[in-house]
Amino acid sequence: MTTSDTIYALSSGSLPAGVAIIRISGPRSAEIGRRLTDAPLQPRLAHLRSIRHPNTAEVLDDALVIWFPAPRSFTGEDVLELHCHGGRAVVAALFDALSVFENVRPAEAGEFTRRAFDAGRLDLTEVEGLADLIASETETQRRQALRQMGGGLSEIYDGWRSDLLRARALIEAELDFADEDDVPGSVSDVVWADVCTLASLIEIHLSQSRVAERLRRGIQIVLAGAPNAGKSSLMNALARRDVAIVTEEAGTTRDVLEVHLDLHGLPVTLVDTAGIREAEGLVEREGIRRAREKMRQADLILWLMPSDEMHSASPDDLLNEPDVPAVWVLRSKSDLASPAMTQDEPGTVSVSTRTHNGLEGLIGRLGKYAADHIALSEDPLATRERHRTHLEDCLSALKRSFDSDSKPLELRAEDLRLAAESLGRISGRIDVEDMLDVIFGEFCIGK
Ligand SMILES: Nc1nc2c(ncn2[C@@H]2O[C@H](COP(=O)(O)OP(=O)(O)OP(=O)(O)O)[C@@H](O)[C@H]2O)c(=O)[nH]1
Ligand SMILES: [K+]
Ligand SMILES: [Mg+2]
Repeated sequence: MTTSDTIYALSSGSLPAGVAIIRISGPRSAEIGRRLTDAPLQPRLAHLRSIRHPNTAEVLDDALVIWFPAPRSFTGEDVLELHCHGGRAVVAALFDALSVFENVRPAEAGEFTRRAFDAGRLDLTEVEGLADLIASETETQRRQALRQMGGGLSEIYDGWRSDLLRARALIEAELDFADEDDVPGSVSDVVWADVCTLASLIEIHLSQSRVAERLRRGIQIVLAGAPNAGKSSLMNALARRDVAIVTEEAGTTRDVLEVHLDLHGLPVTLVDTAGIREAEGLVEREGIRRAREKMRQADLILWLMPSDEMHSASPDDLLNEPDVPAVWVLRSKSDLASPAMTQDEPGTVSVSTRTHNGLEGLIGRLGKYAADHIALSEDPLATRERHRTHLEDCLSALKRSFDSDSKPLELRAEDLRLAAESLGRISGRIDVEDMLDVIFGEFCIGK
């Protein structure tokens, strides 16, 4: 496999569909365009053409054909797009026609985007923004991803990076011209003050990044409690469909089940888990282990306690762990509550999936929780752990550089260089070869 290969893939969704888009990128795209269609193609205009098999000349489909000569294409290479009818046999016939050409092969997942990156059409944060945009499920995720794809994040980091490179150049100029026993003069005082300001900007940026990461992956809300507490029933009620199996048998749920909800444009992942108890069976024990793991990773745990049980399991054992997520206690099966128990303890919420009592109120509270924990920022924010790691490296190099006046100026300038390098890694301007497979592996084939 080489990058001089021409690649092709179905870039639109699953078949059958009204229209299917086959994208072809690489040096043989022009020739393919000539041989599949018989008249010349104008750049970036849609042409309605019969597509013929290059060997038999049989007409395979009538399609819209668009020709994007390099470098003005998504990948920066010659790109041909065939918008054909979305039948499985149509696409299979066109793929068969393409396989006739030498050095033309199906694309791997993310390979078009990888080529766009290699050609400098997108930097890494823009690539990640594109992956997030394709994966986005809610309005707020779409907005955040689009901003990142448009280069909003790289712009900030590139600006900081050039500030640091300039600071370093000033320090080095001072080193070149100063006498050995010269005390660093006024130029470097200004430089260090600027570096200090930048460090606090980065600190603020980092402190906001958790919120943006949460928006990217969605708020994790885990339903937990004893077996038969009504977790799966609540999951189905909130998702408004039959996601989880519900039976009267304690220990029904073993696997972790997840559904994605859109609460007023905010992404929430709702997780149903196995009921927590001392279980005998191997399968159930594994289910409970997974349930506990999900609880630890949650942003919010909804702990269900059935209203018809006086002494039901409480989440107290969870609260002994350090770093516990927020826990809301829900009185489930409120339709079964005896009159003596109906007065709610303060802070608890009662719901019934039978009568739907309390459900709207719960949805409202969850929506408010999501809104409080996903602040929408107009400024681009770091959205991934990868960004945070490099920003933290940058910050510690900056702190090393100005923490000690006694350190030789050469070493302090070197710290500035390292800090700038960490920022360069975020947008991929500085060697990141080791991470590329991970980042591009996120894409589907055809992107
Ligand atoms: N009366 C009443 N019964 C309910 C309600 N919610 C659930 N149930 C019943 O309680 C039983 C257990 O419900 P599930 O949703 O399977 O409970 P679970 O917590 O997921 O149980 P496990 O997966 O076994 O841990 C079923 O028979 C449900 O029909 C409710 O609001 N009111
Ligand atoms: K059950
Ligand atoms: Mg269940």
